[in-house]
Amino acid sequence: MSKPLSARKAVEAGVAGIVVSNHGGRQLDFSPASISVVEEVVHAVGGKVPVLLDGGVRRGTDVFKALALGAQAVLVGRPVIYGLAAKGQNGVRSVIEMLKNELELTMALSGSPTLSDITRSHVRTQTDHESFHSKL
Ligand SMILES: Cc1cc2nc3c(=O)[nH]c(=O)nc-3n(C[C@H](O)[C@H](O)[C@H](O)COP(=O)(O)O)c2cc1C
Repeated sequence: MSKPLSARKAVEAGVAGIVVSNHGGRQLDFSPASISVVEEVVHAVGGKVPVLLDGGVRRGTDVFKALALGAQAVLVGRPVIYGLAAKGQNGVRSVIEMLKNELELTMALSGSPTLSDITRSHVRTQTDHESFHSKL
């Protein structure tokens, strides 16, 4: 079942929210990256429940892109585990602070003073690119 269709069915079944995830890319080779399908899922859900994303969030710019494509929040797996392995609790704190600082810098550089100022117009996807060139 496609992700948008299963997301719609999940909403009909009464879920409180949806996490768009490919399980860290560790299960099925060639499954699409979460960031490449999150917008379709957000569109299918139509604002009825929050949509979160995980998989491959490594920089504040990754958080920014996910929010611009309609995710309400992101989740982080391995970076936090790496921080824990390297420096325990302080390592985890460093990873979270790094992501927060990078997100804030990206917001400042893109003229987005608050999270709700991050909009779809801040990112350009492959589909946008192809659609632009098909009209030339
Ligand atoms: C060591 C490890 C084990 C995981 N085990 C599971 C699992 O059993 N079931 C599952 O749905 N996701 C599992 N995941 C995926 C995480 O729940 C999460 O989706 C992923 O780590 C997020 O991507 P990121 O690590 O790139 O941030 C696992 C991830 C790691 C790194």
